[in-house]
Formats: sequence, C-alpha cells, structure tokens
Amino acid sequence: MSALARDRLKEPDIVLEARNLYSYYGKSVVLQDLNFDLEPGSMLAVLGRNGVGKTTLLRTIMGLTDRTKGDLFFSGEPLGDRRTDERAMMGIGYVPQGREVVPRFTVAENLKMGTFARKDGKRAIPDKVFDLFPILKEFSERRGGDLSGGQQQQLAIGRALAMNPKMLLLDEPTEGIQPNIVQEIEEVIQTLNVEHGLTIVLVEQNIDFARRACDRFLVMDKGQVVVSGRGEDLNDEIANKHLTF
Ligand SMILES: Nc1ncnc2c1ncn2[C@@H]1O[C@H](COP(=O)(O)OP(=O)(O)OP(=O)(O)O)[C@@H](O)[C@H]1O
Repeated sequence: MSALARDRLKEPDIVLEARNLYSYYGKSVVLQDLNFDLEPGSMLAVLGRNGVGKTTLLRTIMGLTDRTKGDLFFSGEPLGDRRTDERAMMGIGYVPQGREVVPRFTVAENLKMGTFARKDGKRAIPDKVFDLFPILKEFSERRGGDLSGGQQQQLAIGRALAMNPKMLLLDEPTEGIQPNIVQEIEEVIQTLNVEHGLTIVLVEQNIDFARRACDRFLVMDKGQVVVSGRGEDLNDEIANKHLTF
C-alpha cells in the first residue's frame, strides 16, 4: 500500500476522495485531473453541459471505464484495482442514466437483484424501499418494462437501496420523467440524504434542485472541473457561463 493510501486510511471522515484523477476510454482521455472530497452524509451535485464527462465520473467511481490514473478512495480504501462488483460490495450504489431496469423481470425480481451486492448475505428487500416507494409494493408482480418512466426510476433507486449502500450515485434521476413524479423523486433523494444520512453524488441538469438540495457542487467542462463550491453559491452567473446551451 502506498504512503498516500495509508494516510487516507487514517481519515475515515471522508467518504470519497479523488486526487489527480484521470479516466480513459481506449486512448481518449475523458476526465482530467479531478480533485474533490465528499464528507459522510453530504450530497454533491455534478453539473455541466452534455458530453463533458458527468456520466464518465460516475462510471469511473464504479470502475466501468477502460483505465484510470491518479487516486480514488472510498472510506479511506483505494479503489484503483477493485472490480465493479467489489465496489458495490464495499457499499457504492449506482443508478445509471436510463435506469437499466430489467424489463422482463418483475418489480420484486429487479429489487432482489440489488440484494446480491449485500455484504451481510441478506436477500430480503428492506422495508425502507417500500416505505419510500409504496408503488413498488403495489406493483411488485408487474414486469419492470410495463412500468411508467417515473416508476422505473423509483425501481432503479429502490434496487440500489436494496443493497444498503453507504453512498449512492445517481445519474440524472429526473430526466424524461413527468413533472408530478419529478417532485416525488426529488423529495425521496432529499429524504435519503437528510433523514437517512446517505452520502449522494447526483448528476443533475436542474440547477434549482442542485442549489436547494446539495451541500457542494462541481461544474465540469471538457472533462475538467471548472467551478466548484457550496450548493448555495451556485448562482446565475455560473449557470449562464457554464450550463446554458
Ligand atoms: N463508452 C465510451 N467510449 C468512448 N467514449 C465515450 C464512451 N462514453 C462516453 N464517451 C465520451 O466521453 C465524453 C464524456 O461523455 P459523458 O457521457 O461522460 O458525458 P456527460 O456529461 O454525462 O453527457 P450527458 O449529459 O449527455 O449524459 C464524450 O465525449 C463521450 O463521447
């Protein structure tokens, strides 16, 4: 273990830490020299125009890009050579863009898939999932593919919660969802963060929600962080300069 890794193990007060992080698809570099910390129970918004590398950041945290350089620590442990399934077992839950619900599986079967990444071997779907999303209980025998977009998003979040994660990565969870469900999903995200103390990394297009809900934000451009700060400091000037099309 490197000296840097040893130092990080002494600092369990940081859940996620990136130091000089680069990430590649094949030979193309996508993320360049990212540096950030995430405290336990905090929520980080990752913002930026299309194609700047937001999804790639989440995929890098999950070990789903071809190659990385630099350091990434989760609860003080280096993630560098860990496989994706090991990262899930360590407590990183991932809700990808587009949800990736298995359409032929029932709601209950989709949720059960989430439990396979539990360290404690428990296969029961935690009550918390149904408390947060009662519709998933009601529709537990329906096929995932028959649910509406908003219900599929709830299922995808529920599936990630079924593994009892320490940190949740959410990629544009309200994209393409009807407005009445958007508010419901935003409320659940805030509940998970504020009441359940879950650490969250949220890729988000909705600046108002990011400002309201997040402790910190990063704005990315061409694979780099161009502005970062506290959620409440996410102002119109930053939005106009880096986030409007
Ligand atoms: N699997 C891949 N192989 C090669 N290049 C990729 C791959 N996925 C993404 N890229 C490239 O990496 C860059 C960043 O893409 P990424 O999807 O991370 O951006 P994004 O900010 O999440 O965009 P969006 O808001 O559209 O989802 C883009 O130039 C994209 O073309």
